[in-house]
Amino acid sequence: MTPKISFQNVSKVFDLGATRFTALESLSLDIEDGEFITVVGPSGCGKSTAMNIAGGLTGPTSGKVTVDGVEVRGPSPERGVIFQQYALFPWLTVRENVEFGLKIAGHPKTERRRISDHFIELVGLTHFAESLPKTLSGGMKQRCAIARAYAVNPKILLMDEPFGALDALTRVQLQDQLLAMWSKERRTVVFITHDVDEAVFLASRVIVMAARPGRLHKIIPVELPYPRTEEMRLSPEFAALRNEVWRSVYHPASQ
Ligand SMILES: Nc1ncnc2c1ncn2[C@@H]1O[C@H](COP(=O)(O)OP(=O)(O)OP(=O)(O)O)[C@@H](O)[C@H]1O
Repeated sequence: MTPKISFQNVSKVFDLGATRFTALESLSLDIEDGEFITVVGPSGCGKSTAMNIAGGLTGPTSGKVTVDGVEVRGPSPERGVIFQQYALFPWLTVRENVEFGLKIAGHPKTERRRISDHFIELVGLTHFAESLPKTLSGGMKQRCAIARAYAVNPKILLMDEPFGALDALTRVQLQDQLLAMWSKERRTVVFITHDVDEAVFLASRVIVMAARPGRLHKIIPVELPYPRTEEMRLSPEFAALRNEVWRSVYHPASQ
């Protein structure tokens, strides 16, 4: 079967005038439809670069990324991107933010309302639908960003450290919520994180990258069943996986 996303020998070299810097070297990776993968690795190992290439925000120097077998050549509404900065429009309410992409796509008002109601409820912001972003906490803003990304019905969600700015408790709550949403509205998710626990809890496979040059180091399958639960976080299996990911990131030579 054709993978949903396929990185085929993808390299990215930045021309810095006197020198050239290889941010990503020969990344090859297939991601199946509906899979939830997380990407971890030391700072500067090319995680965001790889995601930006998949999102069509920048092109590779060589190799290619395909989605459903078709080469990515630019951004597409099929691929929703969520960054650490919430990137909400501050002058629009939660509902208007969630409906923004639908409006651009020409959906009629009643349809926009139906879709925004659904996703605002899924992320637990129904009581804040008419609020402006400045009145929301960081976690609520990020929930709004997730609802907005889902609303335009992308087949793929590319998430670059979306919970990086949040406190630990909010983070855990959003992880649960994101997985609940993913099980209802199955999309292919690629999620970058620096948090090893988060990487293991969310993913069916953890992609570990290494730096200088940025490259794929190891793929660690997470054979814990979904739905993932609080008990699983405390299980010996989870601890063993966390240790394996940790060692692969911080002591790659030994792994
Ligand atoms: N536009 C650019 N010009 C030159 N170098 C760049 C550019 N963008 C990224 N780089 C370099 O490429 C390398 C990979 O960057 P990237 O942001 O992909 O890493 P990352 O793994 O996402 O890092 P972090 O975890 O710190 O966000 C870094 O060394 C970075 O300095």
